Amino acid sequence: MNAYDDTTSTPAADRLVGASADGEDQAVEAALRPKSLDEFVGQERVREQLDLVLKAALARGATADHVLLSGAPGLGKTTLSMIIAAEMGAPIRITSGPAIQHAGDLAAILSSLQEGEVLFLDEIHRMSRPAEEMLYMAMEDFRVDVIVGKGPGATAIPLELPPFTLVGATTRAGLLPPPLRDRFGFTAHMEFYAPAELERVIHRSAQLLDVGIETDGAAEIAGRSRGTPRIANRLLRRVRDYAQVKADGLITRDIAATALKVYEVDERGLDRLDRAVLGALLKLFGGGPVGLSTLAVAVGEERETVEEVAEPFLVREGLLARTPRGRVATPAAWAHLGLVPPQAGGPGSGQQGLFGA
Ligand SMILES: Nc1ncnc2c1ncn2[C@@H]1O[C@H](COP(=O)(O)OP(=O)(O)OP(=O)(O)O)[C@@H](O)[C@H]1O
Repeated sequence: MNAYDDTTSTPAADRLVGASADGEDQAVEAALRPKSLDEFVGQERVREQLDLVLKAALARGATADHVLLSGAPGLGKTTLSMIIAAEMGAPIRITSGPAIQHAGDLAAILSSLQEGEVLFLDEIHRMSRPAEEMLYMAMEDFRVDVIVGKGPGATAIPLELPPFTLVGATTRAGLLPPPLRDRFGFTAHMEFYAPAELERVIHRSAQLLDVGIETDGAAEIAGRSRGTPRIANRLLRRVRDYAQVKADGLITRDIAATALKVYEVDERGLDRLDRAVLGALLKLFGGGPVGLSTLAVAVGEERETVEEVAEPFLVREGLLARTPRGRVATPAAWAHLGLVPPQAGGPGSGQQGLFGA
């Protein structure tokens, strides 16, 4: 039986392997953020291209082109926007799409920018339509039309803006309307990090946190960090706690592996919820296909939780496939949970298609 075997599930919130920032993350992330492109680990192509864009702008004495960063949460979009400002020697203003519900909110921010300032707009795909339309003109002409009055008497008063650099961040580049996407001079897609890159992130953070860590210890944490620096830093902090309480503070491979077993994060980075979904799919439904709703009921979670919280990583890891007939486990899923798939034509194989959506 597998050491993590358990089909009871965990609420989706408070996941140690969740990619969104929790309160503790926000408090320590500022201290762990790389401050320059040289310090920023991985994303070689993005770094190289961005370096050229920024150096060329500096050489021309111009404001850098607008930059769009896309990629999953926790991969370093906010960090990169701060680096852009630092490399340009410019101040930065940080806001987000959901915070800008009215065009007036955006006009107030834009009109108070200094020349060359970086405006970081997180979750840019969640901005309201009127604000988005105002942004088009601001990005292209450094001008906005402020509408005064209502109805037939309304007038547009043009307002000149100082040149600025917009850095937009989105987890869903496909949701951006093409006219907005086209106004960015440079677009970068951030990829998940390779384990070796995460090891470097972990060593760097351990040094900043003044924690002793062996190479094998960092590798053990990196392998469970789901390709995401934010998760790597969070697991490092939890392993540090364990090392301080149960040992002499040094993080070795054994300490890291034992600590993460306590926190129920397995060798591949799956937590209790992921394993509950996978376990139900294999043990109750013979590996599928099974409908999403049925699977969600089986693990006692909402449909959305299974679909949006657990499945993306399971799919990315090649453990689960979403097919038109339902969710199906891959051979790797059986192997990962230490189970043997039913023989073709044997018991269990006749279950195909029995379980509805
Ligand atoms: N390339 C990197 N090198 C070192 N540390 C990194 C790197 N990328 C991210 N981090 C660390 O990971 C944490 C999360 O990064 P950041 O907040 O920039 O992610 P994000 O993509 O903006 O996430 P979100 O989409 O949730 O806002 C930070 O503490 C940062 O220090």
